[in-house]
Amino acid sequence: MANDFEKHIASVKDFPNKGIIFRDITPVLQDGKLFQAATHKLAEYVKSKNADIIVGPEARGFIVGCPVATELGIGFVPARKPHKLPREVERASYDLEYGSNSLEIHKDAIKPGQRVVVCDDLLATAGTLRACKQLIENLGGELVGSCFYIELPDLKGKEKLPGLDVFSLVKYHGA
Ligand SMILES: O=P(O)(O)OC[C@H]1O[C@H](OP(=O)(O)OP(=O)(O)O)[C@H](O)[C@@H]1O
Ligand SMILES: Nc1ncnc2[nH]cnc12
Repeated sequence: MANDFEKHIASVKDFPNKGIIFRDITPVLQDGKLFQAATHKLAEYVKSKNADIIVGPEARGFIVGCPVATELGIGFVPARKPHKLPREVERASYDLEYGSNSLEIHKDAIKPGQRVVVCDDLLATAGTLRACKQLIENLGGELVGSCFYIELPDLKGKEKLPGLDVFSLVKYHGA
């Protein structure tokens, strides 16, 4: 599956900025069987972590995380870009491979003691993942793992979250 999966990732040079190779997952999503297989692999991982709930960062984390949550029958919490959520929020700011931003989640979205896994399409510098961890922990949740379609190990994201388990379907070096 990893081979077929890799064939369906489009690598786009100099997007959105010069020097970045953008790993585009949309061809995977267009292939129903492959999207289902990728969802299933991530769901197996989330299940192995005995997670109560999934957090997915806007926007691609919604696409990746929601079907995993429905496959397992567990909840999904959107971590949204600022000023999108209507009720009281917790906010964290972060940098990523090509910019900076903030994420917010509703203050009542995670209950103290809940086991949480973050699902997203790609791990690069881990700015997004660190912001999610901060939000989850500020609300009393426990980040018990994280899973991605793609990991860019050269950007050393994992090193910024020592002790956190990271699962990915494919790794790209030289990004
Ligand atoms: O590990 P990092 O360096 O934080 O980068 C990874 C993040 O960057 C992308 O999201 P982006 O913020 O571009 O938002 P999008 O999903 O709305 O395109 C991607 O979907 C991850 O969430
Ligand atoms: N190289 C990359 N491709 C796609 N999404 C990204 N998010 C951060 N870096 C990325």
